[in-house]
Formats: sequence, structure tokens, C-alpha cells
Amino acid sequence: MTEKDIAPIILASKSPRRQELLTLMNIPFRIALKDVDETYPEELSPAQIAVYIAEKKARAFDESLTGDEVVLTADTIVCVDSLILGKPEDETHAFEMLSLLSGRKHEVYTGVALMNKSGLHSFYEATDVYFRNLSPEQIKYYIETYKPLDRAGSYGIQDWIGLIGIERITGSYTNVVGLPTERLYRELLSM
Ligand SMILES: Cc1cn([C@H]2C[C@H](O)[C@@H](COP(=O)(O)OP(=O)(O)OP(=O)(O)O)O2)c(=O)[nH]c1=O
Repeated sequence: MTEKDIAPIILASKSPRRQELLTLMNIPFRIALKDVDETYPEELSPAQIAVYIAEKKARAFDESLTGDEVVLTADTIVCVDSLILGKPEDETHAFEMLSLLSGRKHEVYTGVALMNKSGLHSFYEATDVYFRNLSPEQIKYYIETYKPLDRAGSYGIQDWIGLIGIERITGSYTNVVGLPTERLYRELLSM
């Protein structure tokens, strides 16, 4: 099977990383954006939160789908000690998040929703990420230089901090960047 077997994709994401990953997958797509409230019920598990928000982003397109088009949405969250980290509010918050992640393991969940006229199909991937000890100076330098305020957990594994600060990961790398590409490819082919 090839990309020819994949339905036309509408990527409903403003994330440059998701756009870039889909481009690298050689899957044609167009972008459409809608504002979505990203709140979620307290009782959900981390994996359920990522899927819940991804589905909410997809459902915003309920009325506007035509033909065999598929809307693709995703949501990435970071979880440490059952604490959910989304995007930081400001640089102080980013400093707190990275200090919390320093020297330990955390999990990254990306929920993905695929919606066409026949319904909604969603899934998630989880990746364990191990940060080595980061000094307060390194964290400060990273935040001031790279301004990671649009990233869940206040870091990009693809940035400087990922290159010098991450010892290892277990699971999908692209899942941490924002889209679990290998799983996504399989799911799109099976639709
Ligand atoms: C952990 C991590 C997250 N991220 C990014 C991926 C997502 O863009 C962002 C998490 O926020 P999301 O709410 O998942 O996505 P978004 O608001 O950027 O885009 P949209 O809702 O329009 O699809 O953090 C990285 O780029 N690298 C990383 O290592």
C-alpha cells in the first residue's frame, strides 16, 4: 500500500511540528483551523485527556466535512507523578516545569483523532522520556533563548535541550514532537 490509498487529509493544527511531520511522511494535506476550548473533565487519565482533547478538536469540524476527506487532529501532554503539564503560562511557569522534569522520567501522551463522514476514530501513543539533571542556568538559558511557551511541558525534544538533556526515550520519538507517525500511517491505511 502507498500514500495513494490514503484519503485526502485536512490537518486541523496550527503546530508547525505536526505540519512538518506530515510533510515528511509524504502525505498531502490542507490546513484548516478552528478555535477549540481545551478543558477536560478532572477524572480522566492522562491518555484519556490527550484523546479527549484531540476528539474535541476534530468534532469542531462535524458540520463541514465533505466527500472522503479526513480531519486529523492531535493533542500532546506531558505527565510526571500523575501531574499533567500542558503549555506553560509564562517563563516562570516554564522554569518550574523544567525543574520538575530535571533528572527523572516522565511520560508524553499524544492523542490523535481521525474523523470522516462515517465517524470518529481515535488512538494514542505513550513515550517515556528520561531527562538528565539540568542546572538552573541551563534551564534559564533554554527558556530565554528558545522561548518554549508553545510546547507541552515547556520543552521540545527536537530543540537544544532535547539534544543535550535527554538521556534516552522508550517509545516513539515523533510522538513526543507531536504526532506518532508510524502508528498514524498504519491507522490511515486501514481507514
Ligand atoms: C513535549 C513536546 C511538545 N511539543 C509540542 C507539540 C505540540 O505542538 C505542543 C503541545 O500542544 P498541543 O495543544 O498538543 O498542540 P498545539 O496547540 O501546538 O497545536 P494544535 O492544537 O493546533 O494542533 O507541544 C514539541 O514540539 N516537542 C516536544 O518535545
